[in-house]
Amino acid sequence: MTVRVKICGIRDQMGLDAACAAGADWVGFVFFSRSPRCVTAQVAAPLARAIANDGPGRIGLFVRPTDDEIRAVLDHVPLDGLQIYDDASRAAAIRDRFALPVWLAAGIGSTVDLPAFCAVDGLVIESRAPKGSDRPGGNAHAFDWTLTAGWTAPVPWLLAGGLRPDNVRRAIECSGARGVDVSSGVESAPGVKSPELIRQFVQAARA
Ligand SMILES: O=C(O)c1ccccc1NCC(=O)[C@H](O)[C@H](O)COP(=O)(O)O
Repeated sequence: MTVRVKICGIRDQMGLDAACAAGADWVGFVFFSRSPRCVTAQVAAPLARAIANDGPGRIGLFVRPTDDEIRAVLDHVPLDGLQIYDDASRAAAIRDRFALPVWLAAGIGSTVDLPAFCAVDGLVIESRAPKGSDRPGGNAHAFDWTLTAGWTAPVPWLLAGGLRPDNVRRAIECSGARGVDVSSGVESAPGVKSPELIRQFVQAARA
């Protein structure tokens, strides 16, 4: 079974080219102003348009967005899906409103946090933001990967948080994940993607 991979926080052509060359299934664009990976619609639009039809899917990340904020991005940036940091009912409403696949990001502290039901298309299961962080994701912070091992997921899901080329294989084996999502672990500095780390990460995830 091929593990599916999302490379998140793409900000420039070099990172995008590396993700495409490595065979990533999705790339993520972060529309959250407090992120070191934040892109404007003007920056993301040419990158998203440059992706070939058989290239990675284009996912837009939003944190507690208003409809107007999402619409303002979609007016310029072609996206194939939305990753939403908000409560489950709001994520479902966004799915209905924009008729795009929606993945809900869920921060996990224990097995009781694992959703048994949801009205979205996918879940991104990651650690809760560490104390002091001003963003709910992209913190290079891992959780106990064994928490998901016995979970019957209601929809497809990705494992995220603190993954790197040197731990992603173990994370997949411990968690039972069939898809992984990474940002910090393939960067040489916050917000700066490393083509070599992207290559190593995808190779390790699928080894
Ligand atoms: O990347 C960010 O800065 C960010 C900010 C706000 C919400 C989400 C964000 N990133 C999400 C991701 O990149 C991934 O879904 C995931 O959290 C993995 O992050 P990392 O631990 O950095 O690999």
